[in-house]
Amino acid sequence: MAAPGDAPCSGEAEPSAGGRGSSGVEVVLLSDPAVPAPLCPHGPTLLFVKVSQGKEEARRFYACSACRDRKDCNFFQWEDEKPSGARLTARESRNQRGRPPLSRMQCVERYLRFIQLPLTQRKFCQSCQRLLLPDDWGEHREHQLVGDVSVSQLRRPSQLLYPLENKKTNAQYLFADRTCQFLVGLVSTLGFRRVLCVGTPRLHELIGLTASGDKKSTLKSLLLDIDFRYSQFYMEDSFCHYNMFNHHFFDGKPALEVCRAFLQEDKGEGVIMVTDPPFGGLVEPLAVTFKKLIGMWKEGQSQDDSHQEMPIFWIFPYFFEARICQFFPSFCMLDYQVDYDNHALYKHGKTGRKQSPVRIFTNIPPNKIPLPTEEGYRFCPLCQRYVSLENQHCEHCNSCTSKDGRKWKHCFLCKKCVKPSWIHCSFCNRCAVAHHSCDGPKDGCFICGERDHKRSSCPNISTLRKASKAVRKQKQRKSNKMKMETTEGQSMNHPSVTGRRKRRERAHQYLCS
Ligand SMILES: C[S@@+](CC[C@H](N)C(=O)[O-])C[C@H]1O[C@@H](n2cnc3c(N)ncnc32)[C@H](O)[C@@H]1O
Ligand SMILES: [Zn+2]
Ligand SMILES: [Zn+2]
Ligand SMILES: [Zn+2]
Ligand SMILES: [Zn+2]
Ligand SMILES: [Zn+2]
Ligand SMILES: [Zn+2]
Repeated sequence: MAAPGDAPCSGEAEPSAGGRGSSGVEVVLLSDPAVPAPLCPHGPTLLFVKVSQGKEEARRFYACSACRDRKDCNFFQWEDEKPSGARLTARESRNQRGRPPLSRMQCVERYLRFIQLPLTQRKFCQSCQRLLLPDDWGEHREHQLVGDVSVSQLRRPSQLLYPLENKKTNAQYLFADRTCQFLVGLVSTLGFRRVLCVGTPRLHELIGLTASGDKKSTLKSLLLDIDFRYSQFYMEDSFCHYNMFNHHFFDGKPALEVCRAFLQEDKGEGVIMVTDPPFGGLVEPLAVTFKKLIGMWKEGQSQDDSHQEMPIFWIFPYFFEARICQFFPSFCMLDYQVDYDNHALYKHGKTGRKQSPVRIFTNIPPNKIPLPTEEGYRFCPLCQRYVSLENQHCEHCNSCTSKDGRKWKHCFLCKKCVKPSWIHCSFCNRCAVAHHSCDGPKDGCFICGERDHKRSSCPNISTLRKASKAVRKQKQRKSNKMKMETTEGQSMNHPSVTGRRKRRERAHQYLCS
């Protein structure tokens, strides 16, 4: 999304945007359905409004739904603007150019030819992130190639492709094995037979691997993802190029029908949707999209089942609990900590923060979801759900209250449990971190989101510095190793922003989102 503020760099670009509500830009959900939104290469744009000090500015604007960095997509149009014919033509040709180089059918044909090749002729170009057919070799002679691509490598594309870590658009953080195995085990134990994987390529591939290894397993999955590179590895019925911020199928009706058929098979019985959106994404458009997918599933239901809800796992950081439950009141948050392989903080191990803030939100009753006791989770009979070992049942709140996995303490003045490091401040009349400024910023600290201190006194700053350093090092190593190209033209960095803003974005990425 681009928004008021940044300098324009080309055709559509004008004002600039930040991310979520904190930047003062909000998405307008109730836009007039009779007025179709203009299109960018990522499908229909969204209508945004700038909010300053709680007040909406009168002039609203359209910007890209998927890209929060204008370098990735700089579409901009005021709501009341009538673009000239020349501008519309330029836009149309930009949208055409933004399309993937190959159609979905071409990808399938290439894949079928590729798997027929003898092992010695199966090459993958790391520089272009493409599977090569013999006719392509000449063009890629100087590139970094992987040879002898085996069937098992083809079945694990997330290991062959490198993750698009562009924070603002893809934020492609891949599940650690522990988490991925847990999710596959869980959906099978719960008796599901089909998994709609929305932005979960690694889960999709693990389901495929499990299904092929175990003939009895009937678990199927369909991946919807904006990362077009995945279309090289899957047939039409198991991958759709999709934008989850506007429910846009890049390959039009045939792809939409693939999704519909998947959801409505067996009258919709046995389906679960598992989604892990980029953390910087806006909750509102995601909720709208998920409601559309739920609607599609519901159309396939018989009348007697009309009260049923489509089971969902929405994977997102715990501090979005209130926001998610606002849109989906039947959802609850599980204590399970989701881990990633390529995230400096959200993974187990030396460089990772042990306590990942990412959780699973679901409409499946939590007493039906066993969490692994060998990893320290235990069942609380009073709450009727599995909780982290440290999350103790508070007799005053009558609940296991910790959100972040640490032991929380009860404050009798606030009448609720609070983080262990907080103290009750008589001036603010509530619990807060020890060294907060009582007249702290209204909008809170942009590093951790708490309202009781500023950035400079944020207790998370040292974690942030460590993480940023780890990420910088990791990036440097990577960029020395290979120059990355992306299929959507997404960039890895954004030189248009100032150093200060960059730091702020990085901070936000690692601790708030
Ligand atoms: C946080 S990662 C989740 C990956 C997941 N943990 C896994 O290992 O399977 C976000 C995923 O959403 C995809 N994604 C990002 N923006 C998207 C969009 N606008 N529409 C659909 N998918 C998107 C990324 O390509 C990536 O696969
Ligand atoms: Zn766009
Ligand atoms: Zn190449
Ligand atoms: Zn409890
Ligand atoms: Zn309590
Ligand atoms: Zn208190
Ligand atoms: Zn205070």
